[in-house]
Amino acid sequence: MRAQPQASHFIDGAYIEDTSGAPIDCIYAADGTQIARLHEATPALIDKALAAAARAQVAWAALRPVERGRVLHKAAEIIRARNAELSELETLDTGKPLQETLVADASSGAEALEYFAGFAATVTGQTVPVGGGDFVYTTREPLGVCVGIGAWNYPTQIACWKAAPALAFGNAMVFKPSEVTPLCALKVAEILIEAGAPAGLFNVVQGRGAVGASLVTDKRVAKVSLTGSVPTGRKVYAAAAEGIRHVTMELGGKSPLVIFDDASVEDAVGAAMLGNFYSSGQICSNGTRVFVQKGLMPQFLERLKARTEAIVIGEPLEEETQFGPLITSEHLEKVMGYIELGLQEGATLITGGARLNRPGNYVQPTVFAGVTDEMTIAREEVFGPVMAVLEFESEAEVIARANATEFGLAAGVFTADLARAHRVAAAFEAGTCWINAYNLTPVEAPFGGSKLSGVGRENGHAAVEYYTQVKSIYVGTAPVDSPY
Ligand SMILES: NC(=O)c1ccc[n+]([C@@H]2O[C@H](COP(=O)([O-])OP(=O)(O)OC[C@H]3O[C@@H](n4cnc5c(N)ncnc54)[C@H](O)[C@@H]3O)[C@@H](O)[C@H]2O)c1
Ligand SMILES: O=CCc1c[nH]cn1
Repeated sequence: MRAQPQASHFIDGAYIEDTSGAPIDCIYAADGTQIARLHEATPALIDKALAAAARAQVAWAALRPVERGRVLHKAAEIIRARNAELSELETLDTGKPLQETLVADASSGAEALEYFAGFAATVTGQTVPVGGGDFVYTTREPLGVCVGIGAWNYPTQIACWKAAPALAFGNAMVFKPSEVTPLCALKVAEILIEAGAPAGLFNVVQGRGAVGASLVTDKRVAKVSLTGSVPTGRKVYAAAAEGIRHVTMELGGKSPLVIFDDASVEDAVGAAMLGNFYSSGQICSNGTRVFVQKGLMPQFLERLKARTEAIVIGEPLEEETQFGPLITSEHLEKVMGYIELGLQEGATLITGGARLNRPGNYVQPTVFAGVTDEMTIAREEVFGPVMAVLEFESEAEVIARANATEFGLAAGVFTADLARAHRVAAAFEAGTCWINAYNLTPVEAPFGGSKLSGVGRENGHAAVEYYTQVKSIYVGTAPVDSPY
């Protein structure tokens, strides 16, 4: 099988197999062939991973931050040197075109490692005078063993966005990739060891929801960071609450992209396409509700249709392919169900809407216009290449409609009027917003959602809040004033 790893799990510095765990078959989304067979982690392996992490964390946290940073820097260097091989694996794991994975996945992981490598040694506390010569100083301490649980759309990026801050700040991690894309995180674990990380610091265990659930409730675990859907987020957040564990929840969205009629049409069309068709639409922050001001609508739709129909759909490993399959045949059925609902509920199909007559889970990039706020495709996360275009007239109206959703992951605005751009961005109820850009997620910027889309932030300075805890130390300098 073309992507079979050495073994299913990476625990305590080495690959390890136990075929008594239920099988996980990896299917290449572009042609339906099996590329690997892995096995779920047994309770004994889960225990081994958590014990290794707990042991490794103590010595790792005692290192100077600059020493921890050195290991992460080295890992980033190795990832960059092996980008071609890692990108090909990402493509096999997910079906995303190589054109994307060569620039967006392993390299994004490397950036996270570089960023947090440099950040580690800058983390300091405060000195707080409290009167009478006494003072309090604070330190930021690691949380301990962190559990990372990943979604399937960005397996390398998700593993690195969680591992990099966790390790930089002195924690250890047990990571469970999505059972749909189990391959890439193993490479991250292998590379960290090659870079000099101690055995046990970053472990990968495979499995479905039950394996994730057993990690979340283990007494050795201090923090859980999940990237996944809102329904899973509810379960994981509740389970973590039982043990009063720290959490980061990176969940789903139904984000608005608002285009005023003074915007550059080409830029707005380009952003709407990026925010709906990149990774075949399987990106959490996608701007799937595209609000276009009435005056611009005809021109916008004309250019959108022409440019969408020119997208090169094909075999993901071929260089010219811009658009690949959906992750699984089950997900293809789900996305086709939403397209069917769009038609039934009266939206106008501008382009796409059909599956491709070839092996693999291919559906055309699809655009619906005439979408109203009540339609299912305007309310629910499709997580596929289905753009809903809605018309609006005024700024006040579009802000109210953009915010009328239970999600709050992201939002974008296109306009030539910068005062309006800032006003609209300030009014968005979303954790991550863009002005005259969409879906750019540099590691320097905090990323995450509000409302049902999540709790906490990944990346940027904000990440230190989610992978450390503050300790206050009061220093008395005078005789103790006791009434007893
Ligand atoms: N906000 C973000 O940063 C972000 C990024 C990528 C994807 N997502 C979201 O992820 C979803 C798509 O990914 P998915 O289908 O893999 O999501 P999912 O919720 O089905 O699964 C996510 C992960 O949770 C695990 N899991 C399932 N049940 C569990 C339980 N009870 N306890 C512990 N772990 C459990 C799964 O095995 C998987 O590893 C979309 O909603 C998308 O928007 C969010
Ligand atoms: O899928 C969600 C996270 C993300 C956004 N852009 C790239 N990755």
